[in-house]
Amino acid sequence: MSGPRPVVLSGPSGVGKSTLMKRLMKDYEGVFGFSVSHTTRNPRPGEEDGKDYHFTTKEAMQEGIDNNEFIENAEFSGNMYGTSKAAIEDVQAKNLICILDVDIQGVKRIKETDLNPIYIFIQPPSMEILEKRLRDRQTETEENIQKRLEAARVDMELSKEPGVFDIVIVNDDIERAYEELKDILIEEITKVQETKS
Ligand SMILES: Nc1ncnc2c1ncn2[C@@H]1O[C@H](COP(=O)(O)OP(=O)(O)OP(=O)(O)O)[C@@H](O)[C@H]1O
Ligand SMILES: Nc1nc2c(ncn2[C@@H]2O[C@H](COP(=O)(O)O)[C@@H](O)[C@H]2O)c(=O)[nH]1
Repeated sequence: MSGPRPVVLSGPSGVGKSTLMKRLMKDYEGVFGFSVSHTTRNPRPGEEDGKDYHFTTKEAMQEGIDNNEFIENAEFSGNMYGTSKAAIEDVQAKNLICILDVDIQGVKRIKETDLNPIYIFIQPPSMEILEKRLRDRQTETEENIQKRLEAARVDMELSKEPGVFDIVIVNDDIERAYEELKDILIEEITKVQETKS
């Protein structure tokens, strides 16, 4: 796969990945493109099909997986998620930096491909703060919050394995975390900006 190096953002649910990513895409319009994943979970209020996710059924998603249309897929908190080859190709065809927001299972699967992204793990300051962010977001049932916190504990352990992530950013203060993210990506950002000027 060609073009600028993609970016994989991973980290526990509720840590702030979407918040950081949306800001990056707003501040650097025409530089980044989001890899729109497929999921079988229901849309949250305000989420748009084809923009936030391709919302689909288990049957349709399984068919796509069986037809080798996905570079990775995983089950998370009782739902299926996956990155289609088309989602990445759509972004790369425009010569944009492709951003993928995937869980740790997705990270492991992507490592088996030739995508060669920059792997970034977003870490919460503490499990207590993560739980508060998840609850305050008011998008999850209690059962889902518990499942997501359990997955977060596993993520936190796996993220400590050497060589899995290129960089770990602690999202305590959003401004500081965002500056750190920008610093890591500035070289790729500049390359894309230069090709457009
Ligand atoms: N640094 C921060 N300080 C306080 N609140 C934050 C911070 N970063 C994000 N948040 C808030 O935490 C909540 C979760 O953030 P967000 O939805 O971006 O997480 P996420 O990692 O994308 O979650 P998911 O993986 O479930 O989609 C949101 O309500 C967001 O406004
Ligand atoms: N392996 C993959 N994980 C994905 C993908 N898209 C999102 N995710 C991860 O799922 C959880 C939950 O997301 P939510 O939107 O329901 O809160 C989160 O950790 C995402 O990073 C994907 O295509 N593949």
